[in-house]
This record gives sequence, structure tokens and C-alpha cells, in this order.
Amino acid sequence: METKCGKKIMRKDPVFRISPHSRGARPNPEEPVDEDDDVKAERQRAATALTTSQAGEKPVIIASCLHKEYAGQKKSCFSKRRKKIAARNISFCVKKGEILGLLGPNGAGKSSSIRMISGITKPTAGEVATCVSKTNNTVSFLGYCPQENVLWPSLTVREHLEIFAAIKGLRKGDATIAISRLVDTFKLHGQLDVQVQKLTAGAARKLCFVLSILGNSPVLLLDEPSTGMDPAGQQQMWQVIQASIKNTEKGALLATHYLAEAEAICDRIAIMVSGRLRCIGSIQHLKDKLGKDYILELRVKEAAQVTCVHTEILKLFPQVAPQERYFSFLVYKLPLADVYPLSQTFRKLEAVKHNFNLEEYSLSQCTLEKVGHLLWFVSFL
Ligand SMILES: Nc1ncnc2c1ncn2[C@@H]1O[C@H](COP(=O)(O)OP(=O)(O)OP(=O)(O)O)[C@@H](O)[C@H]1O
Repeated sequence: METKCGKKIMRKDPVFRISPHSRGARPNPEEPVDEDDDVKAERQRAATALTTSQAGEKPVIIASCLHKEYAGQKKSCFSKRRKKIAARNISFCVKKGEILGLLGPNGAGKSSSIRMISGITKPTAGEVATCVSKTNNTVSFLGYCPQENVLWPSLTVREHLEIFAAIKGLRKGDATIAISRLVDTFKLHGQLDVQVQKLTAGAARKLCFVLSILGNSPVLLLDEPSTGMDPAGQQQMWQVIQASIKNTEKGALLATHYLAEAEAICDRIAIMVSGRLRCIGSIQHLKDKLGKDYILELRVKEAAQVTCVHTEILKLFPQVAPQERYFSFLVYKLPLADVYPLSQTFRKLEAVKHNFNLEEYSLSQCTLEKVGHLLWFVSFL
């Protein structure tokens, strides 16, 4: 198979590259700064879980103080190589029977975190522990759906399923049953003998996900599995993830851009921004934590006025937290204390509108949907 498929493709293969045992703890260069209570508590939970000897209480995944730096590219032969920090000292656990959602904008560090947990990338510092024991089969312990499809273009869907079942150590009879169940669930009958390179993007993604759950692995790492999938496929995928994790000893980490997806199937959600963990807890916790604030959005007519408007907003609302500036569109987070009484706030905003020629402004309570929308913009929460 190696010669048939070529070295390049094999080198990218996730199944042969994972090495969950090769993980040593290295001290973390960055001290946690400005962490909210939920993030601090999770850090403590991860540290305690690493040392607990009671197997029943051990989470399925422990990520403790994970830090990842990449060597940046040189702009010219004279310039210095600037390192890129993808994950900054993050800690979290995935408990038994839990689906933890990892949410964040592009470049937040979700994939880097998942790759460190899978063993594909070595952490620069920090420690990963999974429920896999040293005697477990390295490959079968992990169901991994990477962000980019890693498939053999000239092999068919059926060949992929059979090869993955064999690699994961399924006996012939078990493999036949498992494959046929997945083929039925995801309605793959018509595609079984189609070469992967002829599949649509959505169908290839579906195959990638199906391969990750084949074999009933105790640890599921899913990196944006629903990208490009049709809504029906997405629903099937959600049901399958829930059915295979809920009330079991297994656990799943699901990176996604979609708040709706996280809300639909995750027990807890962790929000990452710029390599840091900003928030972690149940949906209700997130609603309570983030729903306390108001979001102020302003659109300035003349670009030259943007700085003056920004200065005025900081002056009028001392506790305001700027979220993002996108050309002449400004977004701020306002704590309740700065907003009440509302009548006074609207008086101030009307004055800003009049004095600085605003095109429009809006002040609204920060809903979870709004958080999802903001994740695309924010550089900090
Ligand atoms: N191999 C690499 N070499 C250098 N920089 C990298 C590498 N992989 C990721 N990065 C950088 O690290 C940061 C985090 O990337 P990562 O892919 O982990 O984020 P992400 O949250 O998964 O984003 P997305 O949702 O777009 O996939 C980004 O700035 C990215 O450019």
C-alpha cells in the first residue's frame, strides 16, 4: 500500500503518525494572566486529574498547560524568524461521557490543540494525558477526524472502510457489521465503489468522519467535521456522536466554528481566542457569563472621525471593552453597570450620533448567538 499510494500521501496519514505515548511534561514558559474564574477552575481540575490515582475519576482527555509555538517564516534573508504562538498555556479536561466543544475564530488555536492531543504535533510545553493505557493499541484508542481530509484519492470508499477497520484491529466479522451499520446510517451504498477523488467535498468529509468513528474508539477528536456537509449529513453526524459518547466511558473533543453545532450536541463549551482559553462551561454557564453584557455597535460615516468616536466612547463609558474595529464599524462590550439607566445611555449615544455624524448605532444584550457572531471578529473577549 505504501508504494501504491506514494510516500507523500502516506506521510500525511493520521493513522500511522499518532503516538499517544510519547508525551513528557515540559515546564510552561507563560504564566496564566487575567484568567476568569471558570478557566482557572478548569486549570486546577486538569492539574488535579493528572495526579489522581483513582481510575474511575480520571477524565478521558487531560490537557494541562499546553503551549505551542511554531517557527514563523522569514520575510527576507535579513529579517528574523518570528515565532507564532498558537496555544498559550491552556488547560482543560474531557470527562467520561462528555462532548466538549472547542469554539473560536480562525487562528484561535483549536486545530493546534487537537493535534497536540492526538500526538501528531508535540507541545512546546505542557502535558497531555488520555485514558489510553500503555498496553492499548495505539491506533484503536483514537478516532481522529482531522481538519483536512486525509484520504487516498485513488482508493474507493469501501477500500477506505476496510483498511481503517483492519488498522483499528477489528476482526473480519466485527468489521463487516460495523461498516454495514455506518453505510446504512450515512446512506453510503451508492458511493461504496466510487474512488475518493470523484466524491463531492461533502461526501469526502462524511467519509473522513465515518472513518474516525469506525472501531468505537474511546477518544474522539473531531476537527470541524461538518465543514461542507449537507444539513441531513450533519444531523446524522450529530446523532451518531451523541449516541456513541453519552453514558459511556468515552469522550469527544469537537472543534467547530458553529455555535449552533456546539449548542446542539456539546455538554460543555470552551472558547479559545488568540491561543488562550477565555471561557469554559455549560451552555447555561456561557449564557449567564456572557449574557450579562451589552454589545454596542457603531458605524461611522466619515473614516476620519473613527478615532474621535472611539475616544468619546471610552470617555462616556469608563468600563467599556473594545472588541473590534473593522474599517468604520466599531464594536464594544459594555457591562451592565455602564449601561443603566438605559435612558441616560441612549441620551449619550444620541449625542455621539449627532456630534460625530454616525451612520447608525445599536445597543443590544449580548446573546449567545451574538457571541458566535463576535467570534469572527474578536481579538479578545
Ligand atoms: N504548522 C504551522 N506553522 C506555523 N504556524 C502555524 C502552523 N499551524 C498553525 N499555525 C498558526 O497557528 C495559529 C493557530 O492555528 P490553528 O490552525 O491551530 O487555529 P484554528 O483555531 O484551528 O483556526 P481555523 O479554525 O482557521 O482552523 C494560526 O495563526 C496559524 O497560522
